Amino acid sequence: MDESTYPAIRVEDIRRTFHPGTVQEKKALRGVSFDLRPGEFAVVIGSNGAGKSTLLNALAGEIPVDSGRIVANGTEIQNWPVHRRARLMSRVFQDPMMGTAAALTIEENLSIAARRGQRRSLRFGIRKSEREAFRAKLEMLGLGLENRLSDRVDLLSGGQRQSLTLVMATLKQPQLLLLDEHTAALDPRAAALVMRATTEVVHENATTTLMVTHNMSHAIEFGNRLLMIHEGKVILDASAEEKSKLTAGSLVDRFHDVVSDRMVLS
Ligand SMILES: Nc1ncnc2c1ncn2[C@@H]1O[C@H](COP(=O)(O)OP(=O)(O)OP(=O)(O)O)[C@@H](O)[C@H]1O
Repeated sequence: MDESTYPAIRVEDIRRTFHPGTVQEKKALRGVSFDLRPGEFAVVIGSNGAGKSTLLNALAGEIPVDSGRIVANGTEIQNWPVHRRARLMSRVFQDPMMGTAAALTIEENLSIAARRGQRRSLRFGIRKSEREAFRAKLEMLGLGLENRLSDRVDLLSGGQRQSLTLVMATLKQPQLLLLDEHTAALDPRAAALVMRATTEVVHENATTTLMVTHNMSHAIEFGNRLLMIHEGKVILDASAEEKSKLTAGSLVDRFHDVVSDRMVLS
C-alpha cells in the first residue's frame, strides 16, 4: 500500500477475554475491527460494560490483546509497550486533575508537554519564542489562559484544566488522540467549554481522534464518524454522511433494533 493511503490507525479483529476459563470469564472485546483515516474524528458510544475502555486500553497498550492487530501508519504496534505507543498517541482521561501537574504553572506544564520524549529539561528555562507559541495555542481556547501563563494550575477550574490538558496532549501532534470520557466529570457548562476546546485542537492539525462518550448530544454534534459498541463488538459504524442524519432518538432506536436482531439471531 502506498504510504499516503495508509489508515492513521487500523484495528483488526482484536479480542480480549478477562479471566479466561474461570467462572469470572468476560469476553470484553470479541473481534473489534475498524480503520480511521487521517483526520477522522470518531465518536465511540455504548452501554456500561460494552468494552469501550478496554478498547482504549488495548490501543494505548495498557492491556495486551489476545489476538488481532493494531496498525499505526502501516506499522504493527500491538506488541509495543505503553511508553513506545505514547510517542504516537495522547490520551485525555475523565479526571481533570490527571493530565496536568497542579503545583506547576500553566507555562511549566506546557513546557513539559513540549519536551516530551526529549532530554532537555525545564532547568534550561522557557524561551521567549516558546512562550509566544504557548500564548497563541491558549488563545484558541477563548478562556483567557494566555494571560495567566504564570498562574499555578491548581487555580484553574476543572473545565479550564481539562482544556489545558487538551492543548498539552496535542502540542506534539499525536498520530492518534484518545479522549476517554474526558467531559464526564464536568458540569454541563464546563463540558461545553471543553468540547469547544476539543473542536479547536482537533481541527487545528486535523488530528485523528477517537472519543468515548456517554453523552448522546455530544455524540451527535461532534466528530465525523460514529462507532457503537455492544458486548465487545462494533454494532454500528456510521460514516460522516450517515452520522449527520442521526438524532439522539434515532440512535437509541438503532441500538434497540440491532440488539433485538442479534438476540433473535443468536
Ligand atoms: N481488568 C479487568 N478484569 C476483569 N474484567 C474486566 C476488566 N476490565 C474490564 N472488565 C470487564 O470487561 C467488560 C468491558 O468493560 P469496559 O470497562 O471496557 O466497558 P465500558 O464500555 O468502558 O463500560 P463503562 O461505560 O461502564 O465504562 C465489562 O464486563 C467489565 O466488567
